[in-house]
Amino acid sequence: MKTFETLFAELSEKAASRPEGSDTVARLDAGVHAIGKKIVEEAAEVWMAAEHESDAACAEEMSQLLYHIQVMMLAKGLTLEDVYSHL
Ligand SMILES: N=c1c2ncn([C@@H]3O[C@H](COP(=O)(O)OP(=O)(O)OP(=O)(O)O)[C@@H](O)[C@H]3O)c2ncn1[C@@H]1O[C@H](COP(=O)(O)O)[C@@H](O)[C@H]1O
Repeated sequence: MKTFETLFAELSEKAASRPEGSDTVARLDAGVHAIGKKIVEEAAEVWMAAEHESDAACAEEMSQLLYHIQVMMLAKGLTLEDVYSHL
């Protein structure tokens, strides 16, 4: 199963190698403003799913929020350690 760390490693590699058709590369190219809007959208979807949908749907929305957080980390040049140091 993929973890936060293995997904970040995968996305870091995509950001470096920029493969054709990568959603992550397109989101990075769109920039911090677009990524930020996506984070807000996904956070709202987590909230709505928590109140009105199944636990599985809520978990899926949470996974998408984590993905977009990682895209923002890459856009900002932040590492896992930069974030973990605040936990
Ligand atoms: N885990 C994810 C992931 N979670 C969410 N998303 C993106 O976020 C979207 C979910 O947002 P929505 O439900 O709002 O869907 P949408 O309205 O169609 O979103 P938009 O594309 O319009 O922004 C998905 O359609 C994906 O584009 C993800 N995109 C990629 N990954 C993983 O990232 C890795 C690299 O992916 P690529 O860069 O595409 O190769 C792979 O392991 C993927 O599984």
